[in-house]
Amino acid sequence: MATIGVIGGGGWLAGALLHPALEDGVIRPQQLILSSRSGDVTGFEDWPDIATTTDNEALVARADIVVLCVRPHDLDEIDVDLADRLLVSVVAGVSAAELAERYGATRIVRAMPNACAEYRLSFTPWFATDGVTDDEADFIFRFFSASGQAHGINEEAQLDYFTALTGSGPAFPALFADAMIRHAIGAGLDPETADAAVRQLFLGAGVLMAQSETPPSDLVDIFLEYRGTTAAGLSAMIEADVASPIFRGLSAAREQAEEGLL
Ligand SMILES: NC(=O)C1=CN([C@@H]2O[C@H](COP(=O)(O)OP(=O)(O)OC[C@H]3O[C@@H](n4cnc5c(N)ncnc54)[C@H](O)[C@@H]3O)[C@@H](O)[C@H]2O)C=CC1
Ligand SMILES: O=C(O)[C@@H]1CCC=N1
Repeated sequence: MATIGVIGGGGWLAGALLHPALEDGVIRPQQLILSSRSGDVTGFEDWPDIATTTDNEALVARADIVVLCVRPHDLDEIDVDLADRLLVSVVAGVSAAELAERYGATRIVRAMPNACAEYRLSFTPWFATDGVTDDEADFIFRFFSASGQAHGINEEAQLDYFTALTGSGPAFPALFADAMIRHAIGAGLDPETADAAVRQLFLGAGVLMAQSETPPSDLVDIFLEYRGTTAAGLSAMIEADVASPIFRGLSAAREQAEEGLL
């Protein structure tokens, strides 16, 4: 039974990824060791057998697989030798080559989950370097599948694009939703009702788009061809070139991922 050490195990994404994996038995609590700055890790009270530490070297000494789950600027603080370990990094904007240089690892998986992992709804592209074994890749697939849809990719450069597109999780749809809520309040709805209405709208739209065979572009066409009130709204948005700021935002996020955050 491999031991899995998670550096930054007390953070947001670590909890979102680990809870589903523990609930599904992909990882057993006895396999897991979490490091944090303080040694206090909350959110894992249901699994008292999980070990915690403040000492990343001690974590590495015990672990076969080391998951890096800290913010990019925290990497400088982490001084460990991962030459004989499988290194799994979810850190945005730090390449496998840089991770290899920093930590001596030769078997590296980079993955880009998102905050929807907490609800098992992440889209998680992952890339493995050549040395990663089939058994390790199988574990990685099962681990990320517990918190969403795991999607293997062959080109590492695509991870920077996915960091912008899906790593951002709810952030870009939230911007759209917030604009709708503010408009609804401006139109006279009370804030609570506006909030509830738009959240339900995004849930409904999300489920429909995920489950319907009709792609989003066809949905737009269907409503345009319907020639009703929605067509009037869509036409105004299209005329205002709503795609343009979305394209600019995605490009800016991708450039930041390519540039790195160190
Ligand atoms: N939050 C998100 O939606 C996503 C985050 N990511 C990536 O995941 C990584 C982690 O992000 P979050 O969980 O959001 O950050 P976070 O700030 O919630 O968690 C990071 C944790 O690492 C701990 N930490 C920092 N230095 C440490 C050290 N030397 N030893 C042990 N623990 C240490 C911090 O105290 C904190 O608890 C980042 O690199 C980010 O780019 C990737 C995709 C989505
Ligand atoms: O905004 C960020 O930097 C994190 C990493 C990728 C998505 N969210």
